[in-house]
Amino acid sequence: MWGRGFLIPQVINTLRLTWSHRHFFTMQLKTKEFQSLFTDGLNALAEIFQKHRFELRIAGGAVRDLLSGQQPQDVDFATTATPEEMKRMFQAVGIRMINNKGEKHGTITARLHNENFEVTTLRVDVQTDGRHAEVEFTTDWQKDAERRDLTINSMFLGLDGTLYDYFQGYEDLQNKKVRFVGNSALRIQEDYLRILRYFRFYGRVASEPGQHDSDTLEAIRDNASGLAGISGERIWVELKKMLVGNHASHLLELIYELDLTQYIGLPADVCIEEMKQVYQRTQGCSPKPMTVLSALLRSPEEVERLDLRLKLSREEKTLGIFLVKHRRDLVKGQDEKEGLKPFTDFIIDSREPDTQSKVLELLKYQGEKKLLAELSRWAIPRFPVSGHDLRRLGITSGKEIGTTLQELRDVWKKSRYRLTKEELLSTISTS
Ligand SMILES: Nc1ccn([C@@H]2O[C@H](COP(=O)(O)OP(=O)(O)OP(=O)(O)O)[C@@H](O)[C@H]2O)c(=O)n1
Ligand SMILES: [Mg+2]
Repeated sequence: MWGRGFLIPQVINTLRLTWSHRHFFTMQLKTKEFQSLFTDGLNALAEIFQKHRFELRIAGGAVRDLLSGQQPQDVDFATTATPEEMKRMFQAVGIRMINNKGEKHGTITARLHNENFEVTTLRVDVQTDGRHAEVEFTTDWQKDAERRDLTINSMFLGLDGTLYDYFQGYEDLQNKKVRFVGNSALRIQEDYLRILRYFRFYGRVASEPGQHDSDTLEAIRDNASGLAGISGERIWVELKKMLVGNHASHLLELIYELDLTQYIGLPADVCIEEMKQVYQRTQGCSPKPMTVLSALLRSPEEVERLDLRLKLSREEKTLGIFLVKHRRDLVKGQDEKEGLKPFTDFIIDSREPDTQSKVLELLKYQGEKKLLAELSRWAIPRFPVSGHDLRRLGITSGKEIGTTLQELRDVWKKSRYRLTKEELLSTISTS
C-alpha cells in the first residue's frame, strides 16, 4: 500500500479551491489548532532535528484530534532518529532530558523552553506477549503506522502540515468509522487492552451506536480471554473513559453480548435495563464513571469484587457502595417543597465531608435534575454549638455534654437548621 501525503491547512486553502465548503471550513479550523502548537519550544525542537537531517512528525492520537478540529491533550512526536542519536543531538546543545524510563521503547523526553517533548523513534514490535512489546527501530514510517491499533490513530502530521496516512485513517475519521489497522485479531493479540480502546474510541468518533464491522466484533469475541492477562489498573483507566463518553450504554451492552465481563471483573446476569435507564437519566449531568457503572452492581459485595479486579480508588469504591446501598431508600421527600430534605438531613447526619458529593451522584443516578441543581447550590450549615459552650453553662460531665449536644442537634435539625447558638442554648436552660 502506498502512503498518501495530504497537504493540509494553508496549502489546501490556497491550492485546492475545488474542495467542498464543508471541507474547506473544517480545514481552516484545524489550521488554528495546528498553528497553536508552534511554541518557542517546538520551534527550537524542530530546528535541531532539521539541522541533523532527521525527520520529526506529530504522531498518533494528536493527529486524530487535530483532524477532528480538537486541541490535543498531549502531543507525541515520532522521528527517524534513534534514541542514541537524539541523546547526542540534545547533549551537544545542552538540552535537558528527563525521565529515561521510555528509552527502551525508543522514547526520549526533552525539555525546551519549559516544555516537555516526548519523541519516539519509529519502531516495529518484533515480539509481543499481549501486554508488552520488544521493539526494533526503523526509519520506515509505514512500518511504524502498521503496529498501531486503529486506522484513526495511525497517522502522522509533518510540521509543514503534510498528512501521512497509510491506512485511510482520515477517511475513516470523516466517515466516523473505527477500524483496526490491517488484521483486527492480530492487532488485538499484540495488546489485548486494545479491545477496550476500540470501545472507547467508538464512543469518541461514531455518531450512532451499533455501527460496527462484523469482523471487528468477531475478533473481539474470539480474543476476549486475553483481557484476563491485562492489569486491572489499565482496564479501569480505559473503562472509565468509555463510561463517560458517548454511547456508553450501547458499549456496555456490547461488552455483555461479547462475553467480556468475566475477564474484567463485571458481574454476570445483570439488569441491563436498569443500566440503560440510569444512562438515560444521567445524560447531561456529568456523572462520574462509577455512578453509571454501579447500575450494573447489585450489592456492596459486587463492588468489592469489582475492586479486587480493577483496583478502584478508595473514593470510587465508597461511592459505588454508597450508591448500591442507598439508591432505593434515600429518596426525595413526599412534599414538593420538602423534596431535598431527606438528602440534606442525610448529609448533615453523616458528618463526613464527602457525603454531599456522593449524594449529588445519587441524585444523578435517580435522574432528579431539579434537586441536583438545588443541592449543588446548597452549603452544609454549620452546627453552631460546641462542647465548650456547654461547659461555660456549667455542664462538666463529658457524657452529659455528649448527650446534650446530640439533643441540640436534633432540635436544630427540626428547625431546618435555622436556630442560632443562643436560641439552641436557651432550650437547655428552660428544660
Ligand atoms: N494499546 C495501544 C496504545 C497506543 N497505541 C498507539 O499509540 C498512540 C498514543 O497512545 P495514547 O496516548 O495511549 O492514546 P491516544 O490515541 O493518544 O489517545 P488519548 O487522546 O486518550 O491520549 C495511539 O494513538 C496509537 O497510535 C497503540 O497502537 N496501541
Ligand atoms: Mg495520547
